[in-house]
Amino acid sequence: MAYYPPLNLPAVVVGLSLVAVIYSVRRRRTPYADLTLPPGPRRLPFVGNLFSLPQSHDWLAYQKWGREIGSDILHVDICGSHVVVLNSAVVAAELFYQRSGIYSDRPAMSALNVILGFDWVLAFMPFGSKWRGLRQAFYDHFQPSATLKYRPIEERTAQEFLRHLLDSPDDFIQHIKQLVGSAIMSIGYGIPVQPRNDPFLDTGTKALQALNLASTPSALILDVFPICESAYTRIKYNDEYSSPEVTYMPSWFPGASFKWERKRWNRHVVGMIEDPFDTVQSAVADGTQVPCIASSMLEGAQGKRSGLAKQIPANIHLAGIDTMASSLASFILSMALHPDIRKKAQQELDSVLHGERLPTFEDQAALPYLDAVVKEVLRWRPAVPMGIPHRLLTDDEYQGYYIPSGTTVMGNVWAILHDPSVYPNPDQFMPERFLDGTAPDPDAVFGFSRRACPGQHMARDVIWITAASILAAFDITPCGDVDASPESYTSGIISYPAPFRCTIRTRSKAVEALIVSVVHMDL
Ligand code: HEM
Repeated sequence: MAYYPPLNLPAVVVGLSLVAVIYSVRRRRTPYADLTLPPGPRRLPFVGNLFSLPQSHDWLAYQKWGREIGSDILHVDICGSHVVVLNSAVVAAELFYQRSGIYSDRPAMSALNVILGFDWVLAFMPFGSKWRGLRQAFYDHFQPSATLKYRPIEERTAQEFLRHLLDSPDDFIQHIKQLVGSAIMSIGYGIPVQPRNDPFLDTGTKALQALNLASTPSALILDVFPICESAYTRIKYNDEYSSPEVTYMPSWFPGASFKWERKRWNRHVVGMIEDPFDTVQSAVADGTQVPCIASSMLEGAQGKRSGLAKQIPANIHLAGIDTMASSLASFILSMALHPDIRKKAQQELDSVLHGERLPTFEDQAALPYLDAVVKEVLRWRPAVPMGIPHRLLTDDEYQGYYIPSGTTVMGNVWAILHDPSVYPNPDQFMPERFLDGTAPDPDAVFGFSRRACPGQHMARDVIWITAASILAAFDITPCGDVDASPESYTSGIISYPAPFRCTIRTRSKAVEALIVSVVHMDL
C-alpha cells in the first residue's frame, strides 16, 4: 500500500511558482518559441496540471485523456516542468527508437537516487558512461545465448514450486514470491533461500517498499526543483554520490520529508546490495561457493575493480522479483477466469507430455498455444504499465510540436498494449490473437529502445516454464467473485492484482506422484 507523506501546501505553491517563472523565461529564449507544446489537459497559471494529475492508475487516466483529446502524444505541465506521454506504438517507435540518442536519459528521481541511496540501480541511472558500463556487463549475462545457462535452475525452481503448491495451494502468492526469489538468488549469488522469512529476500522486500514510497507524486515533486537538478548533475558528471544540496535542504521544503525517510529505509537499500555479496565473498574465500553471476564476476578482474560484481546481482534482485511475481499472479488469475483457454493449453501439454513427465524447455517448440497464452498475459496485464520514465536530452520538434530539453517522456505501456487498432477487443483475454500472425508480440511490456529491459529473456523463460509446469499438473478455478478489472490492480511502478482466491487442485493422482518423485530429493 503506497504511503503519501503530508505536503506543506503553501511552501509547495510558492516554490513551484518560482520554478514556473524560471522555466517560462528559459522557454522564451529557445528557437522553438513559435511552436506549441503537444496537446494536453487544460493548465492553470504557474502550477499547470499539478492539481489535476491522476491520483492512481496513471496509465488508465492518460489513455482516457489521449482519447478525449484525440491525440496519442500528450503534454502535462507540473509547475513548468514538462511531462510527455506516448500512448501508441507508432509515436513510441518514432521517438524512443528513431531518436534514441536523445530520448534515453532518465529523470533525476532525486528521492530514489539521492536520498534513499538507489544510485546503484541501472534502471534509475542517467544515460552516461556509468550506465553504459553496467548495462554492457548486464548484457553479457542476460543476452539470449547467456540466459540458456540459467534454464536448469529455472526448471528446478518451477518443480519446487509445484511441490509447494501441492502442500498448501491457498498460499500460491507466497509460493510465487518464493519461486522467483529462489531463481534470482541461485542465478545471482548461488545462495539457496529459506522456505520462510529468508533474510535476503526480506531485506529486498523492504527495499522495494522504499522504492514504491519514493515513486509517489509527492516524492517526485523534488525533481521539479533546480536544487535537485544540481545534485543530479554532480552524480551524473562527477561520479559523486553525496549531495550537500539535498542533505542541507530545510525540512519544510516540498518533498524534503524524504530526507527523514532515508534513516528508516537506507539500511535496507544498502543491505540489499551488501549482505548477499558479503556471503558470496566469504564462501569464495573458504572455497565453498557455488558458481553464480557474482562469483564468476569476482573471478574476472573487471568485476573486482569496478564493483560490477556487487551491482549486477543486486540489480537482478531489485528489477526481477516483483515484476515476474506480478506476471505470474496475473497468469493464475487469467487461468482461473478462462477455463476454456486453460483446458486448451492443457490438451496441448498432454499431447506432448502424455502425463509421464513434467515440462522442460525442450518442449517449448511443440507448445505454440501455451506460448500465445504467456504473451497474452504480458499484454493483458503488463507488470510495469506506465514503464519507467525517460528524459529528453535536448530540445526537439515532433509532428510540429515543441518538446523541451529535460522533458520527462513516458511510454504508456498499458495504452500501447490496449490499442484496439493493434489488438482488437484489447480488454478480452484472447491468446489466439498471437497465433494467426495478426498481432505483434507485446514487446512494449519490457520498455523501449536503449533502455528496454535487459532481463526480458530470463523473465520470459521463468514465466514460460512456470506456466507450463502449473498447467501440466494443476487445474485452477475461481473461488467466488474474482475482480480482474484494470482498476482492481495496484497503482505504482509495478502493478499487482488485488488479492484473490482460487482453487488449485492436482489434475490426477499420477501427476501428484510425479511431483513428489521429482522434487522430494531437493527439498
Ligand atoms: C515480467 C518481468 C519484467 C518486466 C515486465 C520488466 C519490465 C521492464 C521495463 C518496462 C523496464 C523499463 C524500460 C524502459 O525504460 O524503457 C525495465 C528495465 C529494466 N529491467 Fe526489467 N522487467 C521484467 C523483468 C526483469 C528481470 C528478470 C530483470 C533482471 C534479470 C530485469 C532487469 C531490468 C533492468 C536492469 C532494467 C533497467 C534497464 C536500463 O535502464 O537500462 N527486468 N524492465
